[in-house]
Amino acid sequence: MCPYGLYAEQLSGTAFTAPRDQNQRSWLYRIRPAVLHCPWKKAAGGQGNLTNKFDETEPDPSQLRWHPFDIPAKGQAGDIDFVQGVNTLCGAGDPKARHGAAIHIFACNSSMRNKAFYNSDGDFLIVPQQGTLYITTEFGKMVVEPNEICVIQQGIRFNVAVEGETRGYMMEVYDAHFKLPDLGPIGANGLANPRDFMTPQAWYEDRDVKDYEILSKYQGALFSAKQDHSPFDVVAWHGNYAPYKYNLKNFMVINTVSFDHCDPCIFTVLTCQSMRPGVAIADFVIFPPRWGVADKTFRPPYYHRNCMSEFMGLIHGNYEAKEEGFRPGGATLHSMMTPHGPDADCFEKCSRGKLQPQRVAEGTMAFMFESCLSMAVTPWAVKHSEKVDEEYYKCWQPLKKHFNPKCKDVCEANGASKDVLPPKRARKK
Ligand SMILES: O=C(O)Cc1cc(O)ccc1O
Ligand SMILES: [Fe+2]
Repeated sequence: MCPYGLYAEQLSGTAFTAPRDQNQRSWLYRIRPAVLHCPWKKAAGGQGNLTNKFDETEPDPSQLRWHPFDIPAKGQAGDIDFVQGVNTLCGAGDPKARHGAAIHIFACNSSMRNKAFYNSDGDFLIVPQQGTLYITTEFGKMVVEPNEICVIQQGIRFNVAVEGETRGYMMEVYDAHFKLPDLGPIGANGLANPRDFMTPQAWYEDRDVKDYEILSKYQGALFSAKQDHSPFDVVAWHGNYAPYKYNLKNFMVINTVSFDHCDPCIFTVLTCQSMRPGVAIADFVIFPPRWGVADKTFRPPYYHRNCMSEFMGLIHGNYEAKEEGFRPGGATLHSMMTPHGPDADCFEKCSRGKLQPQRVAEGTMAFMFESCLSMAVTPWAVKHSEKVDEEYYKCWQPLKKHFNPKCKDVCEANGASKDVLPPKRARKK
């Protein structure tokens, strides 16, 4: 027996035999071991729209945009807590093979009461958009507000309390854990710095409860087991497998100070890598307030087609490439090789005018989950037809043809300042 009569319990986050520099495990010193619960049963009342079935809708490569997702109002929907309020929007792969990812929207109005949840299938990266999350985990407590994010890894039991109507986004990865991207020539500092990630201190309660419910998402389905005490009875812990939170305001933005548009990977906060070098199951990328200084450059995102899937959400404000239509609490999905880029308004506005140093994205925070997986949307994602923005494609339709083979400086001819014209290239003799 351990000091104070505690049980010792290991939580493994990597295979016992994972190389030392990747090995993750923690030791929990607790009042009772986690095994002290009744048998698992399929959770009563179904699982809402939490799923890992990614073959239930017909494939559709269209650019997709969702209006802000509804938050259940207490009066109409009754009490909906965090677990009951999770709806899967899209995903790919299979937790049984430990390969894939899912993107969920959570929207709730009540705290989880005498209930804890854990994910047997993978890790959650949680991005609150409205309302603060008061999270109790086996490792201690975390308060996570909009503009902060947290990661709760596979197996860690947690409870979410909220103050009112609460909404956010959640990226689930089956393959591996999130980590900081390497910095290469950037050097030892920059992007998200390790010192800004906060891990909870042990917190425990010695509380007997008649029917405490433990919920586990296992192979995509929700299971419930009862026990007669709170699972938050870990008095002390040590190790390197623990949940953490991060405030996005601490992100040190790197960008060009000369010309051209850097790819958005320069804004990567965390990455979950696949087995292919440099290829992410999920990159969590943010578009923070920053200075835009690029000369002779169209500064907003370029028009592009990507071999990765791009899901975007908005925490607050707006997104420079689409000032209208993409709203906080809503989302977009630009699937593999589906063309996208700034809407017509953005193109016209940013192709003219003087390129002075300028604050970009002030008072806003958009983010992207970028994945090498080809995401399928769930029936829930398309069922809410009033949430799918059927008009989305129209934001590009006014894009005009500007080509004029007789006039090289079309912008100038149209009255734009010289500063926005592309640099004159040296002619080959
Ligand atoms: O599509 C988007 O809006 C995200 C994005 C931003 C950017 O600056 C470059 C590429 C990219 O995919
Ligand atoms: Fe993109």
